[in-house]
Amino acid sequence: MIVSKLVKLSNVNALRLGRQIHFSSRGVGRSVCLAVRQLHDNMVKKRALEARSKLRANNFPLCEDKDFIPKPVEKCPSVKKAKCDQSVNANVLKSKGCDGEKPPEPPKPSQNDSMKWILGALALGGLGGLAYLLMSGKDKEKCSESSKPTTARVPLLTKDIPNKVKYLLIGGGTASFSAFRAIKSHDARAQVLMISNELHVPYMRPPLSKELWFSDQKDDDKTYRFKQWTGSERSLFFEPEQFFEQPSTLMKNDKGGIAPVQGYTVKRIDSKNKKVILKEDDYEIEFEKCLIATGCTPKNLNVFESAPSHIRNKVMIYRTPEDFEKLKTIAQTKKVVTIIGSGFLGSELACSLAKYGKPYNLQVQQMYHEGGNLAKILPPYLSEWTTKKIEQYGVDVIPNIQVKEVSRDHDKLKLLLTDGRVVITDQVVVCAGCNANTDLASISGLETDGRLGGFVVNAELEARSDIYAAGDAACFYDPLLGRRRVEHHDHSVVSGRLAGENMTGMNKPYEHQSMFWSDLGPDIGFEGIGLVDPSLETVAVFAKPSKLQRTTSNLDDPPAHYKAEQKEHSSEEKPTEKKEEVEHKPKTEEVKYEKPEMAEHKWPAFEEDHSSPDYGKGVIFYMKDNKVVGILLWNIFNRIGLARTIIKQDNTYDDLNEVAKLFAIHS
Ligand SMILES: Cc1cc2nc3c(=O)[nH]c(=O)nc-3n(C[C@H](O)[C@H](O)[C@H](O)COP(=O)(O)OP(=O)(O)OC[C@H]3O[C@@H](n4cnc5c(N)ncnc54)[C@H](O)[C@@H]3O)c2cc1C
Repeated sequence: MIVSKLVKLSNVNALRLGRQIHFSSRGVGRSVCLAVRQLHDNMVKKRALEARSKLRANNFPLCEDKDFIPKPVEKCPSVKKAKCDQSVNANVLKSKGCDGEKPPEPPKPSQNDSMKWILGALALGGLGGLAYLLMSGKDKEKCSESSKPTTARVPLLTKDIPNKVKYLLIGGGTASFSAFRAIKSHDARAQVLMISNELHVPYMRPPLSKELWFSDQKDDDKTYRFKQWTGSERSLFFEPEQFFEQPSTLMKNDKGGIAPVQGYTVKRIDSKNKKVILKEDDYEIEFEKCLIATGCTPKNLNVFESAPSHIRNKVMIYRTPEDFEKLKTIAQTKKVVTIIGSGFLGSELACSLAKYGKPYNLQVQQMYHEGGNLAKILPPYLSEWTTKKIEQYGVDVIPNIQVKEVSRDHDKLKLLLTDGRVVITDQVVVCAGCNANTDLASISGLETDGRLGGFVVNAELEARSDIYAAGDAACFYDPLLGRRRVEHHDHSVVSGRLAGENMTGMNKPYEHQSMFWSDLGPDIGFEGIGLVDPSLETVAVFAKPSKLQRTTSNLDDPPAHYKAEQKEHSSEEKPTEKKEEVEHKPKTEEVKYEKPEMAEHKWPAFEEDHSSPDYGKGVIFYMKDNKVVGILLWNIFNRIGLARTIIKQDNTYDDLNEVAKLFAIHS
């Protein structure tokens, strides 16, 4: 009791004393400050270091301050990343306060520790003690200044970034990481520098709209763990923090590795002198080979972008773990979320939110100007059927409209729709597609595609000599299907890998067709490959719904997959493995196809009940000049290799029923 009173009293007095000295020292002048600082350095450092190691031993998070003053980081949230432990994932930091959010309570030092502190301070006595208190006062001032949101870059200063590397990757996403793995497979000691304007090590995005919403991870677990379709768990991050090199040590490691530079933007590539220039301070990095994998940025809608901030702050786009965190909190605390967009992201998010929000009585709306969900991918009848399914999952779907006007209605938004309807909502999530990130193109003398967007590259994914592009940001030449730009996870894996291989000198063309997939609740999962575009002629073959493999029947079951392609050419390949392009050939592939004539019957091909269609399971062929240019496997998994082969054969077919049977749709 007496001890605790003494501790309290001493604390109060110490603080007061500290403040007085701090204020009075302002008038005394710089020399006195320096003298005090010198004393502090000499007398306090040792004790401070002792205290620091004790606090560290108790897992008490501390700033890595050059003054050696132990300082709990929670006092100074926005300095955490900048001044604190640089190895910590920015992700963790953001969620703990660097983004202006309230940080969670850190573990409190025990009273025992406090007592030791006070006794330590008293024991120092005289000027040393005063200096210590003075410096504590300085720390406080420093903290309040920097509690504004600040960047949390790694490394803090550009001088710690190597200024010359063999391999330089622009962008810290899937395509970049896949390129790194390919480079490492063919150049085992490669030192690879990756520059990303995100504050994360590389991670995958697909679970952000699916699996993560069904994960039972705790809110403060920032590894973003989720269950894969196999039942095993994994993190959103391709590799843990420890896997990566620090930029400052990359060039010293003769075994090579990858060093992510986080929170920096490349503003220009000087392709003649082979160097990139950073936006932050014009820092220059020379390269031998460079990859542009800058991904894309979600579009917003003009009606929201031109609105005042009190409206804009209730409208969000969705692409990052921070967006997931934000939307999760909204789903738990608000009444209505409105998703705008009929595509993959909008539809997946609507289904996931409908399930996740059920216990919170969340109402989920999805609205769009198309006639049905996934109308830009599915033939109209299937889009209509899918829309009904999504409604059954609990989503209020409003097709064929646009938002005409938006205004604030107390703490909600009021949306006036083009059909005259008024909708009240707490939050709008715009899922209206993406624009390729090509900001650095024109200033760098790189060509972009006016129609498709993205950096124009050839079949070897090269834009200029030694400069490659991959992933969402690349508009590439597919020798089989023509010029394309693809915004899918597997494409970023496949094209990143190809670019990485070519950066090591392999000079391979784009031949391996990438696939994509989507999951919408428990009843719909599909995989596609090639040109999947409903404006093309389509032929579909469906099996009886009773043959559905999927046994789940309600949204309480987790969504089905992270499926075939992960097995087929997993993005999880380890960098040290010597790797080849593996053509995965299902047994059925041996079958030869004949006769260059089109199948007579278009959908519904067979076994179809017109009065009550149920497209449980089937194959949809997308045709161009009587050839199959795209295939969608509806609730059929692990057959994408066969689909790839059919497209690659570039044949015409007499009877697509027979081709469909190869996919074992009746098994
Ligand atoms: C929520 C969500 C769910 C998805 N689900 C699926 C799915 O189920 N199936 C599927 O096939 N696909 C899905 N996708 C699409 C897939 O995730 C993308 O196609 C893929 O992430 C693209 O990878 P990338 O490396 O090209 O781009 P990104 O992953 O976007 O990475 C690009 C990186 O470059 C950085 N960058 C940009 N410009 C610069 C610059 N000038 N300097 C430095 N850094 C820069 C960006 O900040 C970003 O970190 C989904 C996407 C989202 C958002």
